Amino acid sequence: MTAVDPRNAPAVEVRGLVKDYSSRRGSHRALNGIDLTAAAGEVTAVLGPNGAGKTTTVRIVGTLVRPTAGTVTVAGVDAVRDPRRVRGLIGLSGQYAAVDNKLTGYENLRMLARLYGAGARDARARARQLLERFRLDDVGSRAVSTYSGGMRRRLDLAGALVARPPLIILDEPTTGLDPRSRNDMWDIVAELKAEGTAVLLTTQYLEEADRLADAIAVIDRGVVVARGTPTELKERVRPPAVDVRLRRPEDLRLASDLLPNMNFRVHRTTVAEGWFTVDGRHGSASMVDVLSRLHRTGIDVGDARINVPDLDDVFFESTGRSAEPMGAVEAVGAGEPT
Ligand SMILES: Nc1ncnc2c1ncn2[C@@H]1O[C@H](COP(=O)(O)OP(=O)(O)OP(=O)(O)O)[C@@H](O)[C@H]1O
Repeated sequence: MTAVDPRNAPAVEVRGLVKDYSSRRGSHRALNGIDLTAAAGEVTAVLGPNGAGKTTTVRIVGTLVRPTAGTVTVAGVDAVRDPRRVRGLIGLSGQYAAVDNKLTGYENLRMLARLYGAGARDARARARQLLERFRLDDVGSRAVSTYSGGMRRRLDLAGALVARPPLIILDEPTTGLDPRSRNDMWDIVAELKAEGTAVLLTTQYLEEADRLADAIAVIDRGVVVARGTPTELKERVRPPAVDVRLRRPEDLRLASDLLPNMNFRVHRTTVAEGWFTVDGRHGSASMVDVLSRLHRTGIDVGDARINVPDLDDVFFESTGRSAEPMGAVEAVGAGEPT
């Protein structure tokens, strides 16, 4: 067998991952055949509702939990057969925080650096460097027990980076953080990516996945129900639409006659305000087209916007759980769906 060159292997490759948890009440299948790839130098987000299997998946990749079946490689190294080697390739941060509350932030990082084999001087230097990088230098000499949630999370992540691993695993890095700490965390993830570190993170926040991820896997009930880049996932839900509000709602019928073959539709809830929707697969070009046709006919437009599906739509589409039911859509006029 030829050895895999770690430089060419994906940061993470998971195939057919199954995990059964047993209890006195019987066995529970938490993962039911997960396939997942995280490319080197990219941020990959595992998104899903509570209990979907996100933590179990990344814990298996992090060699903290053994799978029931399936294969996991990290940079080409088998995580089930060779967990020690894999541990040297990853930094883990999240719900399994290994920070000692009685020690100061500086002492925690210095200790970790020593554990990873750094000499006393290098360990001190690395600890100071990380405190500065994570904007913890002011509080580095305080016991961690006095830290806020955001500081603690940053220290935990700093600890995961002590050994400069090529892959960082972040389990729900911003759950419970205030908006400012969340933004700090997002900046740090973006910096890690810019430095070429692969990041595998779990999140329940659609905005977080949208903002940070190059690739997203949506997990529900132990299976991947959707995967792709944020843009691909959104485009798969439906093409963009153009929403327009006419100043005179009574112009709707005229507008509908003017825009054939554009799947003209109005919402029952907003028809009285003059809103209508047409397909907008060409984005701004579709919008310009619609507005100029209305303008030429003397129909006054009050408002117009391109309506692109967001990750909420992706999530609800792929997990089968819908948001607030939308007002029923009814067609007026002659517009035929394209
Ligand atoms: N140690 C365990 N023993 C038994 N069942 C477990 C254990 N850990 C997780 N589970 C179960 O496995 C399923 C997946 O859990 P997991 O923590 O991976 O989900 P999650 O997507 O990370 O959820 P959350 O967003 O709530 O953290 C859940 O039904 C959970 O109750």
